[in-house]
Amino acid sequence: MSEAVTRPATTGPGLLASLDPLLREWLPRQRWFAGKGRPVTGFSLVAATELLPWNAKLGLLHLLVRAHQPLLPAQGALAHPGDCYQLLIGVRETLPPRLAPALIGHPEQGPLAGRTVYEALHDPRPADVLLEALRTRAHIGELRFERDPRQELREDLVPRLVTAEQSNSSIVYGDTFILKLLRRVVPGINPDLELPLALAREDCPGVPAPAGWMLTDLAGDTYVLGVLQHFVRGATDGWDLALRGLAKGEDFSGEARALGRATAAVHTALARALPTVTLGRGQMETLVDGMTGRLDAAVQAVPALRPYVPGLRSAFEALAELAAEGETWTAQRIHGDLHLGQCLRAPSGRWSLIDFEGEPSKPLTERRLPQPTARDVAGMLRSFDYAAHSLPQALGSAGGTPTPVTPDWADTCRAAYCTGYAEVSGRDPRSDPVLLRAYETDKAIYEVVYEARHRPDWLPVPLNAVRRLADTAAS
Ligand SMILES: Nc1ncnc2c1ncn2[C@@H]1O[C@H](COP(=O)(O)OP(=O)(O)O)[C@@H](O)[C@H]1O
Ligand SMILES: O=P(O)(O)O[C@H]1O[C@H](CO)[C@@H](O[C@H]2O[C@H](CO)[C@@H](O)[C@H](O)[C@H]2O)[C@H](O)[C@H]1O
Repeated sequence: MSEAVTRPATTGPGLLASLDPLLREWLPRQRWFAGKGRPVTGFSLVAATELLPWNAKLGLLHLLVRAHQPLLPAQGALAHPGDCYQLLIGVRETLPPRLAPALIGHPEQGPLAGRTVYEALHDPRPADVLLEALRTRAHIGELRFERDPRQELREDLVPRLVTAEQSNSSIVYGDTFILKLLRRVVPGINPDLELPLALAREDCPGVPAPAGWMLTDLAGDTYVLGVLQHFVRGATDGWDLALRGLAKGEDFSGEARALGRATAAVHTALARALPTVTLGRGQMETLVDGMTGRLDAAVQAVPALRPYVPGLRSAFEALAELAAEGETWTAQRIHGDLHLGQCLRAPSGRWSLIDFEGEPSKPLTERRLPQPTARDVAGMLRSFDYAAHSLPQALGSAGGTPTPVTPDWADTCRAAYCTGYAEVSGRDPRSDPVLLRAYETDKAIYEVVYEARHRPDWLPVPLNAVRRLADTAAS
């Protein structure tokens, strides 16, 4: 595959050769590396931009690098060029001790030989360079730094790297803005910029507005590389808050209801801002086929699902039957990956929704399709169930069968969430139980696969839900 490659004249073609052996070792260890479990056999340079000259005392390289990984036999013969990652590489003679955790290594060949390269986001000076570029709306090489012209970005905001586990990397500037740098980048408009921008135009207060963004154009495609958003100061995420409340036996239904209201406000604004469509029989057949196909694939990956297949499948069949009888559904842009961890509660009590990227493993075109809002609602309902059944895992004990601390906790929260949602949208999600159950089932199946791959200790949590959902569907 031919790619547009932008290389700074000063570094020349040997740049990647300099980094290759180090990246092979370093990249797969990063939390955000999407290709875990398959060896990296090489790299190709998609773009390179010098943000600070590499041969200065402190150099800063912005790289887009494609990691080549052979497909597993189960992934079939489809050609896959490998994922493209955004890297910010700092270059110094030696690394000060405070930056030791950021070390990538010491190149032995090429233009960087003899120097030290490291993950630049740990270093305040490179982080300042990014904010300054956004502030001045700089165009550097193929990189475009843009800013909402109404938005002042002060120069003196002190940067710090977010150390929480996340799929991308974020820098907080002076507790005022947060810059998310997308790690696995794909061509096209990323909903993590598109939807918050659309919501800001609607004056929707439930989503922090983008203040700036970073783009690049390569081979005729635009790539979103980063989004600078207003930072919600002193916020706690819904997952932490729910677990804290559960551990103390506190009622969470007030917060659940407020979350339902916040979700409905965002959905309503999205429906105003972007097109909605009606899903008839044909579209619903495609949607149900997708759900059934994911179930089939999940059973292959996690055979423990097999006994529940008939019950799970009947949840999808019930939806197909309604569509065959002529029922239609409205679809619109939604969050696409909503759970308690994507909700931030400010000290004022106001909830915000973040991370509109959708499920990163899905193609961008699919993530940008209008979908029934029930999908987001189902994600939240699953999340209340997760919280109620996850205390042993979340508190780090040794697995086993989770026991709900308060058996009614999840039911009460789920009901309160739907009540809050109905108060703002005028539509109670429970009034369409077939659609909701199909989406909850689809999500629980996804979670089984996710946990089997990433957190085997947590697998009993979605498996218990699968058992309950299969029973409900069958009864
Ligand atoms: N606007 C914001 N205000 C305050 N904290 C935020 C904001 N956006 C993100 N965060 C924090 O950063 C973390 C990672 O953000 P998220 O968008 O979920 O990134 P990722 O896609 O990498 O998982 C969140 O869990 C939250 O703690
Ligand atoms: O963080 P991401 O948006 O990438 O989502 C993935 O990881 C989530 C776990 O961090 C996972 O969510 C599942 O566990 C949550 C508790 O840790 C729970 O609140 C969610 O309801 C449950 O789905 C998510 O599925 C996965 O895509």
